[in-house]
Amino acid sequence: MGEPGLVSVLAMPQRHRCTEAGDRSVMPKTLEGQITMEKTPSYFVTNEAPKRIHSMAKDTKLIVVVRNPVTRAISDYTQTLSKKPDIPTFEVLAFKNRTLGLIDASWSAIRIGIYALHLENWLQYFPLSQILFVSGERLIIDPAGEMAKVQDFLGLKRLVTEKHFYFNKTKGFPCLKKPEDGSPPRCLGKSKGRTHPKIDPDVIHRLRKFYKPFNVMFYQMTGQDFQWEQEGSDK
Ligand SMILES: Nc1ncnc2c1ncn2[C@@H]1O[C@H](COP(=O)(O)OS(=O)(=O)O)[C@@H](OP(=O)(O)O)[C@H]1O
Repeated sequence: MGEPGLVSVLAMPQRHRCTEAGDRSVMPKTLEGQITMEKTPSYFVTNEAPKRIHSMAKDTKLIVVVRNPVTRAISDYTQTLSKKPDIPTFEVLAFKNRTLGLIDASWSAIRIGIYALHLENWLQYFPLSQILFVSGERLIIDPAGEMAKVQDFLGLKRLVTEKHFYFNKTKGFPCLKKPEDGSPPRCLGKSKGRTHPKIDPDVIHRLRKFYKPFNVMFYQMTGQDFQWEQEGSDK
């Protein structure tokens, strides 16, 4: 299962076969000039993953899509709720002690959003130049712009551009079209872009406070300001 709002991609250099966190044998063969990509969101938060991937191919490029960790936590909860409707409310799960305002950082929906912590593990093995951080928010507002960065990072020609996206009002998100071959446009499936439950504003406020220092640390580590502290960024 994916971790909502967080996507990591391993982009292998040409002719390398890729991995299940570092196991080439399970991946398909790649022809010269091709890049093998594998998307496993949970790698980013798996302690052993950096070491294993590094020992397999230290020139692996890593792509991580990050979004406001408060929205990410709610998105994660929404995904779990869709499979297990009887779980406690988000508000209950988010706290160790609600009266004291003590956030339960061991709850995976919350822990995953402490990006600075996870990134620290990766930086033990990979230089920052080998990691691309894609803004989940910008990916929705300007998918072609974010895809341009991805293609540049991978050393690819910018083949995916503005003309491959359109905003689908029903879906409420950008969707893909392929003007070249006339195939029908395609949106992501029902499990992407679900309506989130309404969360108590006090809980949101508490979570924002909880994440702020970790977010600031993450901006410093990456040299990118994702602007998650701005009003409305977690709406
Ligand atoms: N174009 C487009 N269409 C639909 N959804 C989009 C799109 N771009 C980004 N998003 C956001 O992606 C979120 C779901 O991706 P995930 O991170 O859950 O994917 S994964 O399962 O971890 O691979 C999903 O989160 P939720 O809104 O919470 O469902 C979306 O907000």
